[in-house]
Amino acid sequence: MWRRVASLSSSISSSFLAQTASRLNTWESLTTGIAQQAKGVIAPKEKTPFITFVLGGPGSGKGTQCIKIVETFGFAHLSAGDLLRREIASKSADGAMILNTIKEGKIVPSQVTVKLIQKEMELSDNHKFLIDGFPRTEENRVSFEQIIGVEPNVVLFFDCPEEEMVKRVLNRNEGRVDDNLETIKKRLTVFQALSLPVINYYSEKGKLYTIKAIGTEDEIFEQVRPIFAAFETVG
Ligand SMILES: Nc1ncnc2c1ncn2[C@@H]1O[C@H](COP(=O)(O)OP(=O)(O)OP(=O)(O)O)[C@@H](O)[C@H]1O
Ligand SMILES: O=c1ccn([C@@H]2O[C@H](COP(=O)(O)O)[C@@H](O)[C@H]2O)c(=O)[nH]1
Ligand SMILES: [Mg+2]
Repeated sequence: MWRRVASLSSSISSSFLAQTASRLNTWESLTTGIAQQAKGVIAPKEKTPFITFVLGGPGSGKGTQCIKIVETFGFAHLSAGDLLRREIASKSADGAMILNTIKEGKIVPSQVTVKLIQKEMELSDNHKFLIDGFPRTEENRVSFEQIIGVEPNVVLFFDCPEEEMVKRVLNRNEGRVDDNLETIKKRLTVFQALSLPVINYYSEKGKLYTIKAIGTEDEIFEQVRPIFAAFETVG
């Protein structure tokens, strides 16, 4: 598990802890913080996280390509939409609100989604994360940075024509409450208005990799593969 409860030796000096803490820049925010490490409650993870945000409109093929990335490069796949659907299925306190939001094609409050992502990251043994379908708004993005305390290494954008996205979603046949024409239209509007600014933000930061998301699944993956292969070579 990413966040293991362990008993750090009480004999560790405070200066050692301070040095260690300053080196563990990113992981600490994901745990409950340096303060708890210093109290000897939480053992830090060994590896720096490698975070990829996977963005694109509804039906652009994010989930499909994430499966291939997992198989080829060994990432942990965290789909924000799947985590929210799991909350609905588990009848949690937020379940009804999440269901209504998804039916309307709107965006669930950032705190709810970030909390679910944070929990999954903490439970994972992996340090390489594909965060699929998040952040969807600038507010999502800022909230992730504030709560998790890290920025993505890579942002993938699956750029797909609207008519192709609509066709794929209507053919998906997985029983999703939002796979109908009325909701898709709303999701496309939300994507243009709220998600494109996030994509532009990462483009300006030089972190964005745009994939032309038309063609076969394998053809699209051949655009994705070199991006991660390059990072593997680096280290
Ligand atoms: N290259 C492709 N060509 C044709 N169909 C595809 C392609 N890639 C994925 N699909 C199909 O399109 C549908 C949507 O794909 P997927 O679920 O991966 O999209 P998504 O971006 O995750 O969508 P959402 O945001 O709604 O979750 C699925 O039925 C999938 O099998
Ligand atoms: O960060 C997120 C991710 C998703 N949602 C809501 O869920 C649906 C479906 O998401 P998919 O990624 O397409 O599975 C989306 O339309 C939103 O309503 C969200 O609010 N925040
Ligand atoms: Mg998906």
